[in-house]
Amino acid sequence: MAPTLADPFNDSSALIDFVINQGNGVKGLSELGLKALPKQYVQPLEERVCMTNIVPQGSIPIIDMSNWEDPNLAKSICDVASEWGFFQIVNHDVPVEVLENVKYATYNFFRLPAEVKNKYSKEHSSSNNEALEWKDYLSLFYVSEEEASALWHSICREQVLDYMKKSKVVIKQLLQVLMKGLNVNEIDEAKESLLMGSMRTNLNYYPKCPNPELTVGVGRHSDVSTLTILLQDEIGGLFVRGNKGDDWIHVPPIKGSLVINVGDALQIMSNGRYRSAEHRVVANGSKNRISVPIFVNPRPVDMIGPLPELVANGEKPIYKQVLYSDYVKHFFRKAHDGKKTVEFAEL
Ligand SMILES: O=C(O)CCC(=O)C(=O)O
Ligand SMILES: [Fe+2]
Repeated sequence: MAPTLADPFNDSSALIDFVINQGNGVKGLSELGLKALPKQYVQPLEERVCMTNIVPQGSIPIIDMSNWEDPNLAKSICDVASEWGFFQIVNHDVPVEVLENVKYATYNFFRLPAEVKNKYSKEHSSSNNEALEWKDYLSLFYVSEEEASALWHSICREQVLDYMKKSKVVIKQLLQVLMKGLNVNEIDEAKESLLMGSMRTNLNYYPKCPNPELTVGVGRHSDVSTLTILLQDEIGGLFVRGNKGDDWIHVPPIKGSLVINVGDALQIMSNGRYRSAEHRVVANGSKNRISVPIFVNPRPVDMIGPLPELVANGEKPIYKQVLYSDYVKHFFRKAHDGKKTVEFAEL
């Protein structure tokens, strides 16, 4: 039962109980039709998205993958990964139906009754002591098909597995090109495992919000991944910090495209040659939005640091070797705070 007082969530324990313990999520809050955003979601002024910092005509690069072996294409991918760390790809080999299916599966999962969703999603949006994010998500860590069959809900299992499987082809193409750009010409089994030894897919649901200007869907952060592949729907709202500092650039939805971003692990392994870009998602006052990122990661037990090939070439390492699971723990220890996490690995 939803609380019915005038300010039903003045008491934070009532809010936590409704959103988390009962499994209603932020979507449940949104569907109560509240006139005002519960105070727990009001972000400090400096974390709200200020429209004056948005570059109206700005756009992140779009890369056509039809001819991915073309050396010019390889060069653009490496340049964009160094300058921006963020781009969209079109004409990749992931079929549009696979993308559509995983989007429907995401809507379907979040439409399930609260008590069912609660059994499958144990993680909740991060808080920075002061404010929660206006988002629900389901995180699916891939171990094996068997484990997915046992642990993932059947409403989205096949669709997510298919999306991951088909995306792996393009992930390998991109990593191959990016490694070549560092003069790492051979990706043996050990290197492949270091670059993409574990994968996690999140189903993100951003419900429509009574006061979108006061909160965020996701606060400023860079991903801890090697690469992130992200599918977004047609609503929009993802912003990337431009390569020159304080401006934010919208990532417009393009049907059939995938958004690619460099994560901190690749920034560290490339000794800073590729950069992970800060990004965030605004809340929306009139529409629900979904996105489905695949985080391509090292394995938790891997040590990450500048690749030995770079150091052997005489490059001075700017990062130390860190255990990947420690890096991830460090990221989750605090709320989203832009690109600060990477300092953990600096020498
Ligand atoms: O929803 C989006 O567009 C981005 C989500 C994101 O940045 C993340 O889940 O790490
Ligand atoms: Fe992200």
